[in-house]
Amino acid sequence: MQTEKVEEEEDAPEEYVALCDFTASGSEQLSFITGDKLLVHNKSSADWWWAELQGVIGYVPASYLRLDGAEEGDDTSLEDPWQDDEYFGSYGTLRLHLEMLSDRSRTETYRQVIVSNSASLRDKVVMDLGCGTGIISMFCAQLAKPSMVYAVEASSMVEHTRQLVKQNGCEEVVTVLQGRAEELELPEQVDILVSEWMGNCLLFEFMVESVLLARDRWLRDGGVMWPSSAALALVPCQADNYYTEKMAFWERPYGLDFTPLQPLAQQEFFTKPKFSHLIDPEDCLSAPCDVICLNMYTVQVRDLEEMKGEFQFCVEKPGIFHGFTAWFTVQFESLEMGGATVELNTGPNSDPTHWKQTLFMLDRPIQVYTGDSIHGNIVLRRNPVWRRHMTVMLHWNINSNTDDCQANISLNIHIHKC
Ligand SMILES: N=C(N)NCC[C@H]1O[C@@H](n2cnc3c(N)ncnc32)[C@H](O)[C@@H]1O
Repeated sequence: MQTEKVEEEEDAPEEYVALCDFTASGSEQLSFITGDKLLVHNKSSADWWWAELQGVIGYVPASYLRLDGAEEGDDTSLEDPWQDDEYFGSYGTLRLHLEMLSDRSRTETYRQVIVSNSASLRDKVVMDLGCGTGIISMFCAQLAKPSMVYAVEASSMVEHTRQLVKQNGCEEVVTVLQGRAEELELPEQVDILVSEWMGNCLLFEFMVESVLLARDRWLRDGGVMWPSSAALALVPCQADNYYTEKMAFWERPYGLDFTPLQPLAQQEFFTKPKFSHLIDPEDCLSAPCDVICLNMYTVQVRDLEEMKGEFQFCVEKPGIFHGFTAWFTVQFESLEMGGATVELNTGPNSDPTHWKQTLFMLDRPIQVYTGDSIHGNIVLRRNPVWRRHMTVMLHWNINSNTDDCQANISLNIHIHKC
């Protein structure tokens, strides 16, 4: 591409270096690999910049880049890749705790786990990792008779947690400790490590890393993890309302043709997940499948860097394939041999939760028919810079045996950063 000399002096583009690989999804994005030097011409938004690499121009994710020549230490934003000040700051106020406590499906599930294991909890030592207001710890103290519950909380909420434990007569059993669980010193190993660590798309926030580090350090051999396992579920779906709201809108607003804005709408709205999606079961085009499964006893922190899953969906009814919807389930094994496993399911056929579901939109909808096969794989890649973030890549193909389908849809790659 010729970059002709411009008349007036523009802001000279800044040179940035790529901190990790990025694969474009769509012609308006620019792929690069770690170490590439990109010229940033326009920081069009906080997340996406207009940049040039070897004469090719496109959108790039800003969080993957660092100003060239800035050493790791110089860049203050990289001093806090866990963004802990912001993260634990957000849990120091009531807003998120009210949201979690108001989620009856979530909170009642943890209560049911304690009640159904109350006999086996007798005289056990429990750690409640990321206890927040201490609700799970107080369930343990009120509904069972453990010998000790270490309620661990890193945010400033902890001072209120101590008050709540005392207010509810649990101070004999519950010891509240402030700090990151993986850095704390406990006086003893624990028999049960219970935690409500799940984020959007199961892993966002990556609090799970803290749970695994605490497991390796404080859970005694033969101890129990609650949740014991977790799974990310995926389903191809229709999302006509969302598509109409964000894309079809530009076709004829107030009698005018705004379709030239549709590529921008695609870039701005459909290249990142919609976390607050509530999918109607009727919009599922097939049965869901678990694409990523975590065994909380064996999964390692290093496994979290990149998790892959295959999928094969058989379309059960004709419809418009707008995207994929993801949610998670977690399982709590019984402390008694052969006892019933308790499950928290955040999917469309269960009671709604504050996590809702996550919608990944395709860059263009596709008509599908009963019997079509949508198969491919999903890759969750943890952001090498921002440790609480990840990128989700979906590759899929459609094999259709309907006569009027011209050819199988080519390989489609979607990248969503969240
Ligand atoms: N997605 C969620 N369930 N978030 C709940 C997170 C709760 O655990 C707390 N928390 C998260 N990570 C940690 C950690 N490593 N150590 C202690 N508390 C933590 C956080 O302050 C909040 O109260």
